[in-house]
Amino acid sequence: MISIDGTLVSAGEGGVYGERMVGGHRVWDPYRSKLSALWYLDKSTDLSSDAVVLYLGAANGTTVSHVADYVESVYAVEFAPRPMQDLLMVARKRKNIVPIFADATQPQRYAPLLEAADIIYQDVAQPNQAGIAIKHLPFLKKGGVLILMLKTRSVDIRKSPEEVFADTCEELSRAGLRVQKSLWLSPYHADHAAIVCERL
Ligand SMILES: C[S@@+](CC[C@H](N)C(=O)[O-])C[C@H]1O[C@@H](n2cnc3c(N)ncnc32)[C@H](O)[C@@H]1O
Repeated sequence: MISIDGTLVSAGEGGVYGERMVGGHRVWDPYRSKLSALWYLDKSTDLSSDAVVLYLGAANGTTVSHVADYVESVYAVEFAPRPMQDLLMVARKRKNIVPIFADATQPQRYAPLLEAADIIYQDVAQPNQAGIAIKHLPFLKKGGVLILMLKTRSVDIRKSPEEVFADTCEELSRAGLRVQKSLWLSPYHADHAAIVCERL
């Protein structure tokens, strides 16, 4: 990842959501993007220029736009109409984004649009976050990486965040993933954890 004086940036054209520019690069704010927060907390986080990314929970394309500045292509799935409109605008300017208006709990509906991914990035505040990720494993290359941004409160508010986190890691491991690292995203995002896994 590219940083300028310790600030994470990406190299595309600016003006996507009013982001600041430094040295001609787009500032990637850790408070607005969990992937940026992950980089600030763990500098080994990287995106390679030849990577194909399947992105679940694209919203209005804030993080998608930065990811697209780094990688070869981003298949961006979003099911809410309003953010989808913004995502379409973002995708007009970045030809390596494929916007997909669909429900991530039903991957069979958009499977024909996808190619095998090097990275699956998931950021959906849903009860069954591990289950949604597992449904997409057939689209992840062997040795590919899943980055799951887990919102613990959406899974089960009766359980502690630590319990939800542990249960999720266990479910992912049972599905054939090796958890490489996991960390809480505080102080940038409360009650969110990043779980990074490799498909075996
Ligand atoms: C926290 S926001 C994502 C923010 C975005 N990743 C970013 O950093 O710019 C979660 C998004 O996931 C979408 N979402 C939730 N459940 C979904 C589902 N089943 N299928 C597709 N999108 C979903 C929501 O509509 C929302 O836009």
